[in-house]
This record gives sequence, structure tokens and C-alpha cells, in this order.
Amino acid sequence: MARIELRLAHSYKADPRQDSDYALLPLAMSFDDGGAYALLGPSGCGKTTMLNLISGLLRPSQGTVSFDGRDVTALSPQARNIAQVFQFPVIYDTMTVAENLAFPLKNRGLPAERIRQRVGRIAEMLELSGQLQQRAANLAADAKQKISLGRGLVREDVSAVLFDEPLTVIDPHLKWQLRRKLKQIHQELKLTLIYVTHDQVEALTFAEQTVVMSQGRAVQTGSADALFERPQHRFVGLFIGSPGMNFLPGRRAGEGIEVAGQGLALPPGPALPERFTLGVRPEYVELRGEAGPGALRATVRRVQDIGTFWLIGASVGEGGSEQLLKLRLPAGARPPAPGEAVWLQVLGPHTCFYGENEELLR
Ligand SMILES: Nc1ncnc2c1ncn2[C@@H]1O[C@H](COP(=O)(O)OP(=O)(O)OP(=O)(O)O)[C@@H](O)[C@H]1O
Repeated sequence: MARIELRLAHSYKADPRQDSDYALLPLAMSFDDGGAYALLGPSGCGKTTMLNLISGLLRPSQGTVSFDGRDVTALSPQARNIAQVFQFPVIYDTMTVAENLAFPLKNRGLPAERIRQRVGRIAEMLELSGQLQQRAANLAADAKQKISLGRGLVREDVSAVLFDEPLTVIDPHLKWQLRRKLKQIHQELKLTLIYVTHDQVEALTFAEQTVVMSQGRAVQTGSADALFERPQHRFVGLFIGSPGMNFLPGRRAGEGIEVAGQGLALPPGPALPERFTLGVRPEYVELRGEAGPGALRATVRRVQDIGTFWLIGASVGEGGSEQLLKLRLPAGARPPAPGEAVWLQVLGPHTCFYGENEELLR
């Protein structure tokens, strides 16, 4: 295993001139030895490009990749000692499940008994023990992909195992089980795992650290908790959470601040700039029966029963500057009715403040 460091940028164009010419804009980041990471972001943000730069399938147009301080930029995936699992199963249909799992170990010349033990352990972890002697060709897509996962995890000496949307072909109910299984396997095997996905639940349940990506930038790396509680970039606030964070325009006004055209108390902490954006998650907007120094006057527009919670949409501001604010209420709460006038507490310990896009350090 290795600590992986990237100091690079990548463009698929020969002569990149502007930011949009880059699949990955200049970045410096590292993956710790033995960590479980997810690369999360919408389609086209550069996840697969980053994975392929780590594996060596792709060479960066600028900069370097190092493993444990050694420059491996010019090395192939084999020379970097990387295992990779793709979206679709890559297995040998004519071999049995056991032979498929043993293949990467046989290639490295491991003794037969050691191979048997390791294959047995990996098969047990992935619940493939009962199928070891079956021919892979006869198995369902789910089981074939489990074999691919197993082949990725079977070697103990890899620098890292890279997964590119590996659960795409898996049935939804099994997906949930496998995600948890992978987390467990990581805890047991202590391999460095890097997992690409566009699904926030998949990323946040699997990874210790999630790298959120947008338009060729790694905008924030953090635990599920950090990404939820303190999004450092507005994109993270919107992309993580369901629904995402509310954003309201604000400015300093006299002794306090004005948000969505209404006066509020000055929040504690360092001074805010002249203009800013207030961010508050739907979970932290509080419904109040009366005015308060941190509350906005609003009118309820929508009330949706989502099963495990109520999703309320309420408008703040007037005329052309009206904005919909979302809040979540527990399933047991009595929801307000559409048309009802309410007060929404938006200032509190979980409220964030942003400049153009980045969180203001306070
Ligand atoms: N081989 C290639 N040649 C040219 N452009 C490419 C190539 N591969 C990717 N790109 C472009 O680079 C950008 C990043 O693509 P990448 O596949 O890394 O994104 P992604 O986040 O993995 O997306 P997805 O989830 O759809 O796979 C996109 O604009 C894409 O069109």
C-alpha cells in the first residue's frame, strides 16, 4: 500500500487555453495509506479522469503522481501495482469462481496453499463461498460483479484498489448490502480503496473521506459529517443532502444584516463582508410561531409528506425577489397549511455564510 499524492492538471486537448478545456484543473491532493475514499460528483466532473491518472491508465498533461514520495507518473498500472474494478464485470467465463479469484495471485506466483486461504477468505467476505466451484459463465450479473470485486481485493500487496461505479449492474436491494460489505472489508483488510460514484449515499456510507468534485475541481474533501455540517463551497451544500442547502442573498445593514429583504440580528463571530450569501440546511430551518431576531417572515406554499419527514416549501421576500425556502419537519410533527404565515428561524449554530461560492471563514 502507499500514500498517493497528486500534483497535476489534465486536459484531453493538445493546447488548453481556458478552464473549460481542462478535465481536471490544477490540484494538489493526497490519499493516505489504508484510507477509504470516494470521488463524488455529477457526470463529467472529472472522477474517472482522476481515477485513471492514479492507476496509470492515463498520463497527466501536466504534473506528477507519486506513491510514497516516488514519482510514478511514467509507470503503467502493473508497475504501479494497482488493482482496478470497473462498472461491468471483467472475469473469465470459462473458469470457476475460485479460479477467477485465484488468477491475480497465481500471476504473482504465490504458493498454492496461500492462494487457497486468501481465495477462501475473500469468497467468504463476499458471500461467494457456496459458488466457488461453479463456472462463472452460468452466474447472474450480480454474482459476476462480486467476482470482479473479489479479484480487485484478493491481493494483499497492492498500492491501492480503485473502483469505478462498481455497483451499477447490481440489483438495488443487493447494492445496499454490498456497500456495507465493502466498508466492512475495508476495515478488515486495511487496503487503500478509492471509489468513484455520482451517488451521495453510496459515497457517504462507504468512505471515511469523500472528495466532492465539480467541473474539474475537487471542491472539498471531508467526512460525511463535515460535508453536511460545514460545506466549504456552495456546490457541496447543494449536492450533499436531500434536498440540498437553502441559499439566500444577504448584506450588512446598520447594526444587523438584511437577508431576502428582511432585517435580522448580526450573527456572532467575525464581521461579514458588505454582501454575502446565507446558507442553511432544510434540517436546521426552524418553524416558529412568532417573530425573533434570527427569523424570517414567510408564507407556506407547499407541504409534502415524504414518509419519514414533512418537506415544507415557504416563500420569503416579495414580488420579483420572492424565494422558496425548504425545511424538513419530523414525521410526527403537525405541519403548517399552505397559505399560512409563519416565522422561519434561519440564524443558528448550523448557519453558514458564503462569498461568491466559498465559505467565509468565521
Ligand atoms: N478520452 C477522452 N477524450 C476527450 N475528452 C474526455 C475523454 N474522457 C473524458 N473526457 C471529458 O473530460 C471531462 C471529465 O470526464 P470524466 O469521464 O473524467 O468525468 P466523470 O465525472 O467520470 O463522468 P461520468 O460519471 O459521466 O463518467 C468531461 O468533460 C469529458 O467529456
